[in-house]
Parts: sequence; C-alpha cells; structure tokens
Amino acid sequence: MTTYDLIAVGRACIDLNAVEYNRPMEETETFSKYVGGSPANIAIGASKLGLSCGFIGKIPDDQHGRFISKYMSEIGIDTSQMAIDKDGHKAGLAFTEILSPSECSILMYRDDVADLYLEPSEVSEDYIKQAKMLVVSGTGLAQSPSREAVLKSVALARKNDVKVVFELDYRPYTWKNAEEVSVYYSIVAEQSDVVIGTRDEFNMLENVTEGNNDNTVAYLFQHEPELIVIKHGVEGSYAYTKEGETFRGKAYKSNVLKTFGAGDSYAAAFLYALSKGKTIQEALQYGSASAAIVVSKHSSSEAMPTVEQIEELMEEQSN
Ligand SMILES: Nc1ncnc2c1ncn2[C@@H]1O[C@H](COP(=O)(O)OP(=O)(O)O)[C@@H](O)[C@H]1O
Ligand SMILES: O=C(O)C[C@@H](O)[C@H](O)C(=O)COP(=O)(O)O
Repeated sequence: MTTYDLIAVGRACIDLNAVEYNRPMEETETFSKYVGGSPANIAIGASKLGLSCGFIGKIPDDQHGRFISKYMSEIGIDTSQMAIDKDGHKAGLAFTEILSPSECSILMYRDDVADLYLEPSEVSEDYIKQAKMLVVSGTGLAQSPSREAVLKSVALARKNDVKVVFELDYRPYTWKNAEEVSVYYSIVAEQSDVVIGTRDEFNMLENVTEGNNDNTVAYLFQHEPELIVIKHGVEGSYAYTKEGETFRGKAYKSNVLKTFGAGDSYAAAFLYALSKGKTIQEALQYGSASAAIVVSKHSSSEAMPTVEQIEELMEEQSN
C-alpha cells in the first residue's frame, strides 16, 4: 500500500536569507529565518502542490530542530521518521548574500551537522515501501553515517519497487575531494530511475571538467536510469529518455530577486507533474515556472508556489 507520493531523504536545515538586498554579507545586518536544505525544500514544495510527502532525516534536539519539525509538519509533511539527534549536533545553517539579482552566494555552516549523523538503523523499510518515489539528495552521501543511511534507503527503495529520484544537489562544503564525490554519485546515479542535476553537477558525477549532455546520457543509460534531467540555469533544461527522446524546457521570464531556490522549486514541481501523469514536456514547464516564481521571492521554502500560481504563469507566458 502506498501512503506517500514522495519521501525525501537528507538534510532539513536553516536558511538565513539577507533581508537587505544588493549588499555584501559583511554589511548585512538582518537575516530572515526559513527552513532550508535541498531535500526539505523539495518536500515542502511538493507538499504545497498537494503531494503526500514524508521525510527521513535527523534534526537537532534544540530550538532550530523543533522549528524545522513544526514547520514541515504544519505544511503537511510526515515527520515521524525525522530522528532527533541526542549527541549535541547542530542544524546546518546557510547564510545567503544577495549582491544583485544574478550575483548571489551562500555561506554554509556544515561542520558536525545533525543531518550527516543519520544512522542506517534509523532508515525503516516499512516506511520506504509506503512511497511511490524516494528523492535522494547527493549531499547526504558526503559523510558517514549519513552516507550508509542513504545507500540503505536506495537499496530498500529498489527492493520494494519504489522509484528512486537522485537530485545531485552538489555542495562542496562537506566533501573531501572530487574523486570521492564521483565515486558515491556514480554508485547512486547508476541505481536511480531518474537523475536531476545541473550541467556542473553532472561534471562532478563524471569527474570531468567540461562534460557534455550526449556523453552523460550515453553513460547513464547503460545503467538503471530511464529519465535524465540536465539543467542549464536561465538557458533552460533538457530531459532525455532511455528511448532516445529529448525534450527542452525553456526558462520563464521572471522579476528575479535572487538565484537560489531555483533548483529545489524546479524539482518539486517537475516531480509533482510526473506523478500526476503529465508528459515530460509539461513536467519541464511546471518545473521551470515554479523556479521562475521562487527566484522572484525572498526564500526557497516559504516561497514555494501553489499549482494555481504555476499554471497561471504558464498561461500568461504561453506564447
Ligand atoms: N534567473 C532565472 N529566471 C527564470 N528561471 C530561472 C532562472 N534561473 C533558473 N531558472 C529556472 O530554474 C531551473 C533550474 O535552475 P538552475 O540554476 O539550473 O538550477 P540550480 O538552482 O539547481 O543551480 C532552470 O532550468 C530554469 O528553468
Ligand atoms: O540546500 C541548502 O542547504 C540551502 C538551501 O536551503 C538554499 O535555499 C539553497 O541554496 C537553495 O538553492 P537551490 O539548490 O538553487 O534550490
């Protein structure tokens, strides 16, 4: 029996977004707090679109942990499998700097963060088998024991016919070196049904400096993946199927405030559209429209749009 359209595994953290725009972080005095972390953002986005979502992760036993858990459960996400860290590990923090609409950066505090202490024993087969799809974020592979917990969740999903979606979500902060990224990314990508990432993230997966989409899909289609999505920022995105089809998703025009949040909102709406039986072309449009909305707003999680907002934008810019 499936209870969840989507279960995400990985980090649920805190974003502290600069309230003062167009200013370097050195001079920023005020930050707004939101729930963050790519897989949490994806679950929040998908839940706002009406999918039933669960989350597997680990949060601290403190004010930040309780804020994350309360926010996610109020959005409608099942948080029963978010383990509470009992060893004093803290929430990951991401401070953002909005220098201009196209020049944004993120300063991450990720030493000894609770999410990377998720244990394999905290991943339940009974829970995973209730999902239609498991969304795995690459950052969860950066360190043990989270690495083994993620590998276990992928194995359990495959055993129980749950589709595995791998969001590459590469963040340099907690990785030792590029070789290690490529080793673990390849293991999971080769076993996933759907792989989503930016061109740069696929370069990390393949351990190349300048890869190209043809080589990427030729490699991954030798393995499990049926669908590969490669994002190229404002230039749009491509989806490739194992049957040899290629689809292009154009970015929508947006009154851009900041660049971050695009990838997570894109993934949430793309997966929503696929799970509602829309075509791959439509799913690309849902993802792109959702991202165009989020880049025009201040946060990544709180700004996730509704289906109506996405469809309204698609309609407005249909020509
Ligand atoms: N400035 C922008 N304006 C409108 N849409 C954007 C913009 N930047 C990104 N997007 C949309 O978000 C998608 C994902 O963005 P991208 O930057 O490739 O991913 P990530 O945020 O993961 O680095 C793009 O394919 C595009 O549709
Ligand atoms: O993923 C994180 O830990 C930080 C995010 O919460 C932050 O909002 C962000 O960087 C989202 O960016 P995206 O990957 O472009 O969606």
